[in-house]
Formats: sequence, structure tokens, C-alpha cells
Amino acid sequence: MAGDNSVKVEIRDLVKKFQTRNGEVVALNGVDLSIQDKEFVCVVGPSGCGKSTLLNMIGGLDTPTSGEILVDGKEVDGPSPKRGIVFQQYALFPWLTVEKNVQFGLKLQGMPKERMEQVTEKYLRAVGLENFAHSYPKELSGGMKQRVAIARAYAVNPEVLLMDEPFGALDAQTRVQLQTELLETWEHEQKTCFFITHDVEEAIILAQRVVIMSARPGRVKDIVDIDIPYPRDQATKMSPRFLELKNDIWGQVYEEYLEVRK
Ligand SMILES: Nc1ncnc2c1ncn2[C@@H]1O[C@H](COP(=O)(O)OP(=O)(O)OP(=O)(O)O)[C@@H](O)[C@H]1O
Repeated sequence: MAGDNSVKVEIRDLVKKFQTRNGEVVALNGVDLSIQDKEFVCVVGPSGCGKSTLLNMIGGLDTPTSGEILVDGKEVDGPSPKRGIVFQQYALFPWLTVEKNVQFGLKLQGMPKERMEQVTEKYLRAVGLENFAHSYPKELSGGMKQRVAIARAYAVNPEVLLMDEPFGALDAQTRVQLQTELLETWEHEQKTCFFITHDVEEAIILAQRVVIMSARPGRVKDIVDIDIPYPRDQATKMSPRFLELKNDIWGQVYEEYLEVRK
């Protein structure tokens, strides 16, 4: 289950500055991080510490001011189907059915129709939406829409899955359900996952390592190994080790939150 010790994503001395009307904003200032192949990493940190900025740059949606991001040893120079992204707000095409949403990236890849239908069926089944293939996004609940976004990301078979608070807008029960499903899929598909969340419990349930970022300008403050075996479930949250890790991570995030408020 753990990464196989080959580095998938290497981030070196990454700096990102934005020029705004009110002057320069240093979002990230010297981020170093190595993510192993097939590893599940969660990132936590106070609001505005640059988590989304970091994810967008790994995804190739934005460029660093200085420093490097290497995927498989090659510098990221734009988006790639090898890196799938799931955002907090479902980002589905409202005019397309669930099935057509999932097939969007497959069409761009020129996948033959029959194969595309098999892939769509497989992933809609994986997220429990096989009976909603012909529904439109507006007919689905928030949790169902996010399931479609996850199925769509998995369908193109990315090597790295970048998830920016994908469950942030969901109610607690749906969130727990989707966490469980995501872990199950990760166990089968073994992708490298980079997952941003504000929820420390969510980070501990999902990740092999939790990266804690400092207040803006963001840097890596600490990396905590989550030495709780998989499969993890809701009962895991009652274990003494879980509570110990939660206290540690929560305490560190809170310190940074207080920095923001200064
Ligand atoms: N396009 C942009 N132009 C100017 N400033 C930006 C831009 N994108 C992000 N920033 C600034 O960079 C900093 C980091 O933003 P980012 O969204 O990455 O933080 P975050 O940690 O993801 O926050 P949150 O947890 O609230 O989502 C913030 O101060 C933000 O205002």
C-alpha cells in the first residue's frame, strides 16, 4: 500500500508571487516536498497559505515564480491527462449528462466509443451512480455531483490525482461516505494522491503523510507520518493513536492560524 520509494513529484524551493493592485503577494516561499509514487498525501494549513496555488502549479494550471516542480523527473510545463484534478465545486458541464461528463476527457483522448462506454460504466459503478448515467448535473445532490467529478477524474486514468478540498462543500455523512469510497478506489487503482483539506480528521483518515503548511508565505512546516494501518474507518477515529496525531496536527495548524490573525 505504501509508496514504492520512487519519487513521483518533486518540488524544490518553489516560490510563487502574485502581482496585485495592492502590490506583491508572496503566496509560497521556498516549498520543498517529495511525493512518492502511489503515495496518499494530504495538505493542511491555514486559509491563504498557498495550498491551492501549490496544487494548481503541480497541475500545470499556473507557473512558479522560481523553483521547480518535477513529475517523473520532468519539469511541469502545462496541464496533462497524467494529472487529474478534482475541485471543491464540482466543475461539471451542466449541459452534458453524467455519462457525457465522465466521457469528456476520454473523447479528447480519441478513445473508441465502445471502450469509452466500458470505462464510463466501470467508474460510474465505482461511485455508485450507474443508474444516473443519463441524468443532468442539476438533477443530482452535491454528493452525487462530486462523485461524478471523481469518476471523471479517474476515467482518464491519471497517474497523479490532485484534489482541492473535494469534499469541503458536503454534509458530514456524505463526506464520510466519499472518504471511504475514495480510499477503496485508491487501494484498487494505486494512484498518487495529493489532497487538500481543512479537516484534520479527514487528512488523518486518508493520508499516509500529512503535510502541514505555515501561514503565508506558505512553506512546509512539518510532515507527519500517519502510522495507522489501512483499512481505516470511522472506528479508527476512536483509537488513541488517531487522537494523538489529531492533537499534534491540530495544534500545529492552530499555531499558524494564530500567525495569520496577528
Ligand atoms: N490569481 C491570484 N492573484 C493574486 N493573488 C492570488 C491569486 N491566487 C492566490 N492569490 C493569493 O495567494 C495566497 C494563497 O492563496 P491560495 O488560494 O493558494 O491559499 P489556500 O491555502 O488554498 O487558501 P484556502 O484554504 O482559503 O483555500 C492568498 O493570499 C491569495 O490571496
